[in-house]
Amino acid sequence: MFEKSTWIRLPRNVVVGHGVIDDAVDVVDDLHLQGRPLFVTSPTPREVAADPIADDFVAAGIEPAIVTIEKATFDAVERVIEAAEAEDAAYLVGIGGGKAIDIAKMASDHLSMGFLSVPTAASHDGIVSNRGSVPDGDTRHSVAAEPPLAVVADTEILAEAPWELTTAGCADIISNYTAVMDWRLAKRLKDVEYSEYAAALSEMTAEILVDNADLVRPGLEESSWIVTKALVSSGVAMSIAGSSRPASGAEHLFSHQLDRLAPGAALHGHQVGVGSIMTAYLHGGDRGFWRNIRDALSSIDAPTTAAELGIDDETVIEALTTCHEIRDRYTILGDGMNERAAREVATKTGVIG
Ligand SMILES: NC(=O)C1=CN([C@@H]2O[C@H](COP(=O)(O)OP(=O)(O)OC[C@H]3O[C@@H](n4cnc5c(N)ncnc54)[C@H](O)[C@@H]3O)[C@@H](O)[C@H]2O)C=CC1
Ligand SMILES: O=C(CO)COP(=O)(O)O
Ligand SMILES: [Zn+2]
Repeated sequence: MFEKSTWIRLPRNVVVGHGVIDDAVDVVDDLHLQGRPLFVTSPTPREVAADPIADDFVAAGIEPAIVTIEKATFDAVERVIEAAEAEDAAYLVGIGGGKAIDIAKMASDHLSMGFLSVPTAASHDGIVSNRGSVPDGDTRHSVAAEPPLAVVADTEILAEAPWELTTAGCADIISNYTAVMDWRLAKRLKDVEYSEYAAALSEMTAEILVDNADLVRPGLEESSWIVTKALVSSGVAMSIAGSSRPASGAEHLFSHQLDRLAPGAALHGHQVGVGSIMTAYLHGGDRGFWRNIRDALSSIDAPTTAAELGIDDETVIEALTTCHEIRDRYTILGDGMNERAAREVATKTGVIG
């Protein structure tokens, strides 16, 4: 008897475009959300978006509470939960980069409340995903969480954000190629749960972005449009899979380890992009594929070397040789690389000098 079942949880409204921040109150109305929202944001996104949206809510007779977080930690999730209870919030709105949105997402899951995702940077594909990503000591958790009820992505705000945030989002998408290779490998070797639909959607998203790389240019609002659609599509792939597998393989393990070894040195998307060059090499040897990843990254101005990340060569080697321990996720790294092999892949791909 066939007894499999699955829930694919997706946002109801995805509102993308010029000036759509002004529609936030209408989106809440459309979702029939009642009561007071708690905005979860961080310092710059607060100025850029949270305060202006709060003014619109006040004008509509709704008084939002606001909490500002600095880091994506379980403590921050706890602070938001406490603030939501203290302020008698009925739903949450995550406004900012990946960290603010992840915290709102996980807190709303804990509180069994809806949340809205308002990205102020096209820097990561967690905008619509049903996962939160949190470092915790030596490990990194991919936490099952609420997907947003709605996304409000204002391309005017996204286009005005520092350009490197957009190139980081592009690199997070380009890394889907190697994430899916790792997922297929894990399916073959470890029989992990696998969805061909999610894998195909994730790869196709990367393909479309790379095909449109010419249109991804600083100061061009259309770039934010293209990148945001790709980020949404990649998040949907994660929701279909019920895991971050379609968008997170060994290149993400490498990035998560860099976050521990060199905190704050580079953006998530940039780190996974450089990781992807090296894991593509591991998958394909000296054949051309890793060069395609590197060229796609450089065509949108994303870093392709340790120096461009602002990370020294030895830290790259340490991350490569230890990152398989970050979580129990089988990838091309298997049970880990030794130092000589790590040096070879990093040198051959030009990541270290
Ligand atoms: N849950 C998921 O599925 C996913 C989660 N992530 C997580 O997201 C995080 C990475 O996201 P990021 O956005 O790169 O990091 P982030 O949230 O730290 O943002 C990077 C910086 O950009 C600033 N910023 C945001 N909007 C701005 C604007 N309009 N103008 C000026 N500055 C602005 C932020 O204040 C922050 O200082 C990581 O923790 C990563 O693990 C990434 C991908 C998927
Ligand atoms: O960054 C992500 C996908 O781009 C999420 O991945 P993790 O599950 O590795 O945190
Ligand atoms: Zn990512």
